[in-house]
Amino acid sequence: MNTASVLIVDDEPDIRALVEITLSRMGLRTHAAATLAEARKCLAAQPFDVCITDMRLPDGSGIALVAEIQQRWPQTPVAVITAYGNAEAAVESLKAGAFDFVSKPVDVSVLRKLVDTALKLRGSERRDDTSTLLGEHESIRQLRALIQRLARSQAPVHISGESGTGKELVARLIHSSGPRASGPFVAINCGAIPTELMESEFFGHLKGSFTGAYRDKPGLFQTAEGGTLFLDEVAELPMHMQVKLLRALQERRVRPVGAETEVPVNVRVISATHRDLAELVQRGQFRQDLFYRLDVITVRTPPLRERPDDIPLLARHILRRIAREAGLENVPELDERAMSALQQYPFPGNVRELENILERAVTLCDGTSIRTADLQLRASVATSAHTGLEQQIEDMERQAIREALRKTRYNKTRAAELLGMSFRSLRYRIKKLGLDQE
Ligand SMILES: Nc1ncnc2c1ncn2[C@@H]1O[C@H](COP(=O)(O)OP(=O)(O)OP(=O)(O)O)[C@@H](O)[C@H]1O
Repeated sequence: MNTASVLIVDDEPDIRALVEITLSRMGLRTHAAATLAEARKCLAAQPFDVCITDMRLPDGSGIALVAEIQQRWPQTPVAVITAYGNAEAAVESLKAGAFDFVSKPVDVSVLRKLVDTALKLRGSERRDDTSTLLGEHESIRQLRALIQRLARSQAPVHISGESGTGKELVARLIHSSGPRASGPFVAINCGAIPTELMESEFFGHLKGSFTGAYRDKPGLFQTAEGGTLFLDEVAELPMHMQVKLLRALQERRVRPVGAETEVPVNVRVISATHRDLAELVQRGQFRQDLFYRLDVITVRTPPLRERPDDIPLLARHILRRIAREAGLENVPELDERAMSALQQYPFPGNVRELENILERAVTLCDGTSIRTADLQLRASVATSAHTGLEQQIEDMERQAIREALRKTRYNKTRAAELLGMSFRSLRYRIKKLGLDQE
């Protein structure tokens, strides 16, 4: 590989010198520019493998340079140097398409790792794994393209979508299509760790730091070093962990339980939840500052019922996999009616539910053809005329009524007043929505 070249754009001679020296010691060729105008001249004269620019330049903003390079030299990743503690600038630059950022005072080891990662993008034959995200619906096509773009950046990504819509799959694809692919992908369900063990799970602990800590143990951050940490169900993090996570993201350092010093970590964080994080922030259940850090770029995974035309394709793919795994000679096929029943089913559990339904159907069917009865679709859902929207309205209604009942300590007359409806109408709805069974 020929020597990589880096363009450094900064008007402060001290910082320019520090970055130049650090990168030359890594064996890279460096070029420096003090203004946007000079940077443009350099870029026009020769290609660069990486560009590192200060945010504030005498003749304009580093963000403008990010946008320009994105457009004209999309192969060149740009990192931005931001003022100490200026989270907004960092987030803004990532949204504009910066590959990553480093804050002042520039930490040399952070800078080295950043450049290392950026160089891995260079000419490497990245695997295009995104074909495993199946579907031809416009929303899925766009998602595949977005994954490719996000794979090139280090920006935190938040994936929101109903359960079973492929959030973890998307996170894995962002990881495996980017420069961290050779590093670990560590997935963790934040709702599944007992609160009292959380800090040690995330950041590790030293032997003897609490009862039961018999030996040093690395945390998830350390395990994910050089790779990606996927925080699933991030809304479930208790407040005290939200504070600690925010700190780790800001400082890019973690302190194991019982340790005196912090250790630097180089991890990309991708988070996900099926809940509305912005709404939780409004309700005071999720920290705004952490939300802001995690949700730099939002990705939405669409529910299956929004794209029923993709169901045949997915079903055939899943059936082939099930048959292969079970060592079946024949791949069972869905008959026409069964396929159309599937396309009308609302799939509250999305693709995971489709997988489960087909697993069961393969077992129940005659070996060649799957009929509607083999699908055992939940009758109430399958035969009712509920569309996705109606279902959602019902859910909202149910939630509002529950809340009103709780507030009024189950006094239905007062709950009805609160909801602005008659007592009879409330009683009817409680029955219809099955709330009297709870
Ligand atoms: N578009 C898709 N193409 C192929 N397989 C998919 C697709 N979407 C989801 N799947 C499959 O569906 C299953 C569920 O996906 P995944 O675990 O990524 O969902 P999730 O949104 O993270 O779910 P949860 O919120 O319950 O954790 C996986 O086996 C995944 O491979």
